[in-house]
Amino acid sequence: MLFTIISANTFESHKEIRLAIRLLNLLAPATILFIAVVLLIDPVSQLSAANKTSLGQLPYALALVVALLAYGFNRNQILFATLNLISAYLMIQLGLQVSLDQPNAYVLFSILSILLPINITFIATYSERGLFTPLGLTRLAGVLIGYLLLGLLWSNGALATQLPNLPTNMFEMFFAERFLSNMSAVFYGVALLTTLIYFVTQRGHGSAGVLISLVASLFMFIWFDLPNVSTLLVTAALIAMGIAVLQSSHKMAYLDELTEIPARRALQDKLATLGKRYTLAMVDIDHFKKFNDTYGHDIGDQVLRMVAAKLASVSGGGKAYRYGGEEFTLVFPGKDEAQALPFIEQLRELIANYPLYIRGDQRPEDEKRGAQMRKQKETSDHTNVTISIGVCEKTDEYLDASEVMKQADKSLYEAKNNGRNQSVAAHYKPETPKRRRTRKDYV
Ligand SMILES: Nc1nc2c(ncn2[C@@H]2O[C@H](COP(=O)(O)OP(=O)(O)OP(=O)(O)O)[C@@H](O)[C@H]2O)c(=O)[nH]1
Repeated sequence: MLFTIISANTFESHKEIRLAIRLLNLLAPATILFIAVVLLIDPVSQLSAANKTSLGQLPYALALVVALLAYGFNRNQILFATLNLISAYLMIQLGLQVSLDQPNAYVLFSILSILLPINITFIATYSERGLFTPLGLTRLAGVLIGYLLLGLLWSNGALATQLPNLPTNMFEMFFAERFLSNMSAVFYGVALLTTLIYFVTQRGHGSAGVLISLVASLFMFIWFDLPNVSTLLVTAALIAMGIAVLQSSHKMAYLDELTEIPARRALQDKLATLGKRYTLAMVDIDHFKKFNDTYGHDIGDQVLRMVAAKLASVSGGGKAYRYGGEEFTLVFPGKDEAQALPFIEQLRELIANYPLYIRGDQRPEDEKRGAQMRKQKETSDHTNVTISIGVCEKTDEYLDASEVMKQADKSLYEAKNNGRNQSVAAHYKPETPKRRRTRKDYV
């Protein structure tokens, strides 16, 4: 039977807020860089001709770095977006540093402002695949081929002859006095919609990088008459895309994929920075195997996410990490066991009192019955998960954090043997009541 968690105050609460924060976080570096571009347009226009020429070379160097980074970390969406942007930049530097009144330049500008968003629309839909695969190489060729053809026609002066054949909506400007033709505006509209949909659904650094390259190129065309605007915007976009590659690789290494809390590698780094006084708590979900066996691995995963989310809300200066499997570690820098225990107990109670309403796969046949069932869930059977915790503070007995952790593990074993759903500290043992200890025993 297939089971689903239908918990009332689900741990998915505030989902929209968390999604919005995540999306804003992904775009934060680019936003700051784009603001910097707006502020820099005027000062940069005052630079000497020699400095402007040097500045104009910066995007090529940056593109090389970002492309190598993206390739190294297997972020091919960002690699393609970088190649797309830098190819367009190259064409602008080669062919569009003259008046757009010249037919060859005007046709180049018109086609470029369409080719760029078309490429981005395709790149936005790409899933990560190896570059040196038939698909990867086809995509790479797809990004570059338009620029190669355009460059060839432009260098032969063949574009000028096409001017009478251009449709009128490539001449009419979408905004009065702005350099975005009606046709280009349509392609940018489609590209913006596509990249936004993928950005919101994927929420990854790859889709953020693609969106950033699109927005930079859009403003590059809109403000085409401003001096150095292409150099500044392409530079800003490439820096933001480079940051996106680094952030995504950092996330891959340090965040646990399932629970999205810091993973063991992050814990190792944290342990190396701890001072003389700290407390570690090893947390283990009780009877998790039984839970998995009864409800299936997917529900087990959801429970892991719920427990991780609760542990991540730890107060008292603590921080939660996924140690591995159904084990977590809490780190309390600067605190001894007695100081950390109230916060640990608070989490234990929070998780133990959290009702999990789980239903089988007999879906209601009609809406009315479904609503009835949802109402009933308040009174229907629910289950809870509990955790056991072993706690140990750093004292002179232990040489390093790994020894403290070993001791916390022993205390965890004791907590399991004592009946689970409790915390046991290695040193701090207040007068033992006959009943199970609660948070109040520690405050
Ligand atoms: N769903 C899911 N299960 C996992 C994951 N990692 C480990 N597990 C399961 O966690 C269970 C751990 O079980 P045990 O170590 O035997 O312990 P337990 O059943 O929790 O029992 P006690 O610790 O003695 O209370 C195993 O069934 C693993 O398959 C995971 O990422 N997802």
